[in-house]
Amino acid sequence: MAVIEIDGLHKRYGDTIAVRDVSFAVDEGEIFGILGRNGAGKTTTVECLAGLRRPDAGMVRALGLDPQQDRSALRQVLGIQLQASKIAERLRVREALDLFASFYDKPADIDELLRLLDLEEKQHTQFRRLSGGQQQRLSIALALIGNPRVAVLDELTTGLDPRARRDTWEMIERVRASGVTIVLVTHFMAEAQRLCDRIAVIDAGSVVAIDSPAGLVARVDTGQHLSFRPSTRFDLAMLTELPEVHDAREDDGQILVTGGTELVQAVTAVLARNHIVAHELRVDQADLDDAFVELTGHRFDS
Ligand SMILES: Nc1ncnc2c1ncn2[C@@H]1O[C@H](COP(=O)(O)OP(=O)(O)OP(=O)(O)O)[C@@H](O)[C@H]1O
Repeated sequence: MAVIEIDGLHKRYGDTIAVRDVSFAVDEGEIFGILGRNGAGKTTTVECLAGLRRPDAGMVRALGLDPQQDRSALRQVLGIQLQASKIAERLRVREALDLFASFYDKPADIDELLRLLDLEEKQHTQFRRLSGGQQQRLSIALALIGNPRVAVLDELTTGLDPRARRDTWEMIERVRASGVTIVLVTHFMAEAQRLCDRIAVIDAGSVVAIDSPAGLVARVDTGQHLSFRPSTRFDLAMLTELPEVHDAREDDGQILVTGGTELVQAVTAVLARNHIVAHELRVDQADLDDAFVELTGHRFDS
């Protein structure tokens, strides 16, 4: 069942078209990624979804509610953690949660939330004394304080070190396991790949593809690429006559082979039969980065 439906959304700021004809639906229980470079229109899209911006055209529904008409009802069921959300520096973790809980009819249990986001030990610490990762986790907790059915998280790991980023990803998986549908705005490939069930790739205000991470990669998958240094020289025909091999060449003592899905097995078998050892063997496959380049026509530069 779709909990979010966006159809033909348009939004411009003066001469800048931030979002053009964006459509997608998010199913209950999924982690849905909105992936794009800086300025692609991701934040504008989720701001329209949360009722913070009025669309110029298009239909937006969250849990059946119109974000413009039913704003206060929507606030009770949709939690949003926005990029710029700033919490008063001296507010302690528990005080912030108490304060935000007072805005909701049926707030979440604060102790449970502290446990879920691993903030129990920090509950009496002021916001300014938290690490970047802890501040980020508090802002996720605040997005969840109203017990929402859907949480929108915008650039949640920007500025975090790799360890804190991985910890935050684990938290998000726990939040989903607790039954919350998550819309995740990100410009990190690894984050989208690791967390999302499906991803809408947005470029210059438009959706260019919607699919699972594996589905996006499969669209550009050109087969496997293999490279190795052979223990002895050999005739490349040994490889090129294999049906699995599309191309094989030598470059400065290194053999580069491309081919279909059974490439590795076929090549290693023929090498073994001929008593050739493959040193520095590497296998490369297309990843989300390649898919992004193919879909948008440019590198992911941010
Ligand atoms: N309040 C505003 N006034 C004018 N232009 C804006 C405003 N907000 C965003 N824009 C422009 O609209 C476009 C889309 O911006 P948006 O913030 O939605 O993109 P984004 O994908 O979320 O990027 P980022 O990750 O950098 O926030 C950009 O060209 C941006 O400069």
